[in-house]
Amino acid sequence: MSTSRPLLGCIADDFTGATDLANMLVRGGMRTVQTIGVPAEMPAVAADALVIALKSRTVPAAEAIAQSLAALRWLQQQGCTQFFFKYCSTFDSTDAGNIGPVTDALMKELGVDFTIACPAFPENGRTIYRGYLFVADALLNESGMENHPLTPMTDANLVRVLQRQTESKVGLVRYDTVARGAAATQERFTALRSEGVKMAIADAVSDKDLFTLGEACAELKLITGGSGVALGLPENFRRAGLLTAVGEAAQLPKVDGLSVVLAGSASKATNAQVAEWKAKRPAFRIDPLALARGEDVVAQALAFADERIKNEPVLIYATATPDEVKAVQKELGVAKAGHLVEQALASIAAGLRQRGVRQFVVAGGETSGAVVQALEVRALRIGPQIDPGVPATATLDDQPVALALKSGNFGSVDFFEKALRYLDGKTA
Ligand SMILES: Nc1ncnc2c1ncn2[C@@H]1O[C@H](COP(=O)(O)OP(=O)(O)O)[C@@H](O)[C@H]1O
Ligand SMILES: O=C(O)[C@@H](O)C(=O)COP(=O)(O)O
Repeated sequence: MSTSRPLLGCIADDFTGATDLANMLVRGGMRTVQTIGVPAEMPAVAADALVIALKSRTVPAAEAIAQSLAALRWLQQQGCTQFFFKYCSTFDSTDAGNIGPVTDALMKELGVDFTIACPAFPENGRTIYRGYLFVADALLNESGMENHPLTPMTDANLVRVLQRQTESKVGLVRYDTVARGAAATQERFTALRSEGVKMAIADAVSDKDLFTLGEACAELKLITGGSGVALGLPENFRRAGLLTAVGEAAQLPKVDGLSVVLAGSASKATNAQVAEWKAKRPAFRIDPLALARGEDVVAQALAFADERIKNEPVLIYATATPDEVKAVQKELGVAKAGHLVEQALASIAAGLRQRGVRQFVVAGGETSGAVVQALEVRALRIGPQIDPGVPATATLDDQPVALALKSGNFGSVDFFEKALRYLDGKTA
């Protein structure tokens, strides 16, 4: 039986996370469309999976819940039968949320009493063992994520982290259980349920574990996690005879125009990528303190771009070291600093579009949210993968814009150059 209705409905708490998940589902053979926020109408493209990108990771919990429930209801109206709440593979959140509160709200709305929480993404170095999240060889709280500007992660024990965000009982599906396969994992789900556990952190150290978890979750109405746990989901639909069309990365339209890189992430990876670019190409630094003083930094950045962009792409960045970010935050406050930088990059993106830029590489999840909103993007077609977790995309409209939305911590050191090649239609 083939279906023209979407099967899997996904809610992502940020924009780079949404493209990461969409990329994973496309690789698994699901035709996937990503929308920016809850769309007014269903995009006119066949899709097995829909991914709604929200910017709800760092907003107050009540707002994140309201946005997520609106997304869930829209996905239900489209006919989706299983739902996925996507958050960061480094579990980015604060003690106030939003992973716990949003999961609670989605469970209540769906009338379910159990789900898993699994941010593991081994291909990008995120593994979970006995509830502890590792980033490559370091525990989460020693990985650089303890310095994140908005969601510093200072505890690697995810059972503890999630328990601080919810009154629901949090449990653990340990690695030795997952290693015994899908049936053993489902038995553990049942046992945890009988103990009153509503959310279980699930260990996973390899893609094999993620395929096992995916299979074990076939009957769960709600799954929560990073993009990794979505690895095993397409096979469930295929096994049930619901996925007959062959999904593949979309052939993106040829998007001609000027190109730019915008970086608002202060992660270790983005710092290295900015340094690599600056050694060869023009770059303009945004100083948050100058923004706070009311200087017209947006006009300065656009003037810098105007002089160069017809000859070569430029980078405009706020990326800074942890000490520099802390100094700015001390002066301005965390939220104000983040907001000023995001709004500046968003205004610069809008100005650059007016100047003929059609290829945008953006680094940072919150930053991508602000930029994509300023560009009034409504939906994205998912193209080939540039680096694990980051596909090339193009807007689904008559005059497409090509976008690569890069999670702060993803991508090789030469990611910016590589992404520009992909957005230009090359894949090497
Ligand atoms: N130099 C800086 N000082 C203070 N805040 C900054 C600076 N550079 C970036 N930021 C803010 O840090 C946050 C980074 O978040 P995000 O864009 O999601 O990146 P990541 O993907 O690394 O999490 C944004 O709100 C951004 O505006
Ligand atoms: O799961 C991940 O790591 C990413 O998909 C993600 O959510 C990225 O968030 P940012 O690091 O804030 O870009």
